[in-house]
Parts: sequence; C-alpha cells; structure tokens
Amino acid sequence: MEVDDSGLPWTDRLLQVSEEAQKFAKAGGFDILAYKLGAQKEQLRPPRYMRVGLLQHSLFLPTTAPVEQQVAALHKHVGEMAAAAAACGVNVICLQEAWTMPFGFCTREKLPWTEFAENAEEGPTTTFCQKIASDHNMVVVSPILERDSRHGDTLWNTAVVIDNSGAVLGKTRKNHIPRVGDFNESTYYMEGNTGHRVFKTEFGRIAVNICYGRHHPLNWLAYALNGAEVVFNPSATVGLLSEPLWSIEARNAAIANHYFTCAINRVGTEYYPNEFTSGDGGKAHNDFGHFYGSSYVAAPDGRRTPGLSRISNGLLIADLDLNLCRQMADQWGFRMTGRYEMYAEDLSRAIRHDFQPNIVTRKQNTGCKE
Ligand SMILES: NC(=O)NCCC(=O)O
Repeated sequence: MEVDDSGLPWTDRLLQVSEEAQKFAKAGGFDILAYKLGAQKEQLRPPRYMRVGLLQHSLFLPTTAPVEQQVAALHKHVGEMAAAAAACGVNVICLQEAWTMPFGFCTREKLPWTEFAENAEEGPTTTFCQKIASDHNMVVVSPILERDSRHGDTLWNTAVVIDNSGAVLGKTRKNHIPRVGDFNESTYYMEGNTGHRVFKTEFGRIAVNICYGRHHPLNWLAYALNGAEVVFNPSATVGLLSEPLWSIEARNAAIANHYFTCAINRVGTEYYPNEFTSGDGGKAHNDFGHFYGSSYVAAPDGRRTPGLSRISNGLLIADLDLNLCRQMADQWGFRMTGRYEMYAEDLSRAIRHDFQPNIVTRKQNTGCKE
C-alpha cells in the first residue's frame, strides 16, 4: 500500500482532535470532525499540507432580536468555534455565507436586514476576524453583507480574506445572484465585479466561490485558471431546493479543476416576523425552510470527507496535501486537454446579439444525397 510521509496510508484517515478543542465543542454544543486527504509521496517535493476548518452554524438569537445583539451573539459563538479550530492547528478557516445575519433576503424587506451590512475593510466583523487571525496565526475567510460607502452605499455579497498576520488581504464578491425559490437576493445587491481572484496565503492559494456560483462550471473553471489550489464555497441553501445537488457539485468541481473544494452551509430554520410568498401559488409563510448544513471537503481525485450534520453546529477540519492538485493534473490532464481556444471562440460567438447556433440540418447539408 502507498504510504505518505508519516508512514500511514495516504488515503482518508480520521485525525485526532485535541482535548482543548473537544472542551470548546462540549461547552459550545457543536460537533468536530477531522480528516486527512493526503497525496502520494514524491521524491522531489515534500508534502504541502494546508489544514482547513469549515464552520457551519445556526442563528443564536431570533431574527426579531435587535441587530446589534444578533451580531454580538454570532461573534461570541463563532469566536468560540474559531478558538476550537485554532486549538486544532487550523491554518485557514472559512465561515458560512453572510455569517453575521439571518438570511432575511427571502422577505424582500429592506429593514432591518440591510442594517447587518458592514464595511469590508474596516467594519466591526472584519476587526473581529483580524484579531482571530493574528491571535491564532490563521487565515480567516469571512463572508458578509458588504456596505460599500465609497460607491454610493451599495450592498454586495462579499467574502473578506484576512491573512494570518491579521491584515486584510482583499475581498471577493459573489458572481452569480440567484433568482430561484425564496432566494430574493437580487432585490438587495448585484452580481459581483471582482472577477475570480485568487489569494496567495502562506499556506497555499485560495479562492472563494460564494453559494449560487457552485451551479456554474465556468465560474469554478475561472478560479482554476488563476491558480487556485483550494476553493471555498460558503453557502446558505435549503433542503427542498438544492439538497439533491449538494453532494455532487463541489465534488465534481474538485475533480474537473484539479483543486480541493470546501462546501459550507448553515443549519437550522429561520423564522421571520412578516409572512412572504414564494410566487408559486402556495400559502404565505414565515420561514425559509431548513438549512441543511452537511458541509464537506472534496479532493481533486474524487475523494471527499463525510459531511457535518444536517442539523447541528459543527467544525470540519481537513488536512489537504496540495501536492495532490498537480498529481491529478498530471494523471488526468484535464487542464492540458481542455480546448480553451475553442470554448473562447464559442463563447464570443454565443454572446453576440446576432448569434446563430451551430446546428447542422438536413437542408443546410446539401452535399449529402437524400
Ligand atoms: N445563497 C444562495 O445563493 N442560495 C441559492 C440557492 C442555492 O444555490 O442552493
């Protein structure tokens, strides 16, 4: 059997969780799972492990509590989960989409939900995450609702990336805004304008494909073109809508793009004070349905970790040997065999207003005998 540097099989293996982390988990009522996704031993390159931590959680106060109190409760509990991740030696943690707030976009009401928006560079949540990052030498990916006051107070769905020194490395915005089910986010913010940034950290190159972007294979591809080795997919999605797709999309993206993917979803059912409808003839209701958690990590060779719970708060830790990305690129050659010029030509034709689909019909094919 192939072994890695530690002499253990390089396939999946459960990691030990430190006692200190277990204490945090018991006190905070959340699960911790830890796995290793190793690579084959190479002669010239030592293994290059990045230890990631994925956090999934519910709200800690009702959606009707004062905004400041809701944010403070989330900071407190998520801070404890991050401390558990630090106690496990995590290098990079990623929080769930819009982690500081209820996913109140279903309501289409502006207040109080827009009051959760914050400045990405200097807002209280970024300051909070900077301290976690510098205290624990850990990169923090913090997806928030952004208020961009330099551009007319516009709102964005943004992930802030803070490096392990505590400095803001940059931000990246959600590229694809859903128009499906109760996901009425297009009432609040537009498609992101930051492209497919990849962030070079001390531990490896990371990117963030926020939620609905996971349904778009070309979106995943663009992060690979820019050299991502790990792509986080912080999400907020509900069972009746997307659960059949959940285990497939991020895993498939990992295979197709020779990188690791980390799919993260919140848990719980959020209730809103005023009823809203789903535009499907059904009855008005006060809840968004069940956010099913099930966060997981997928490797470029198709392996994946088990998922966190569908109902409980949790921290998923995974050791990723980034050498596996190039090993899979060499083995399968998807990047090498991709016909990018042909796709680029197809795309540039398809976006023209006078586009004619390239369909061969009998009538056009005059060279053939009837
Ligand atoms: N947050 C978000 O974009 N949700 C859309 C639904 C989905 O992609 O599953």
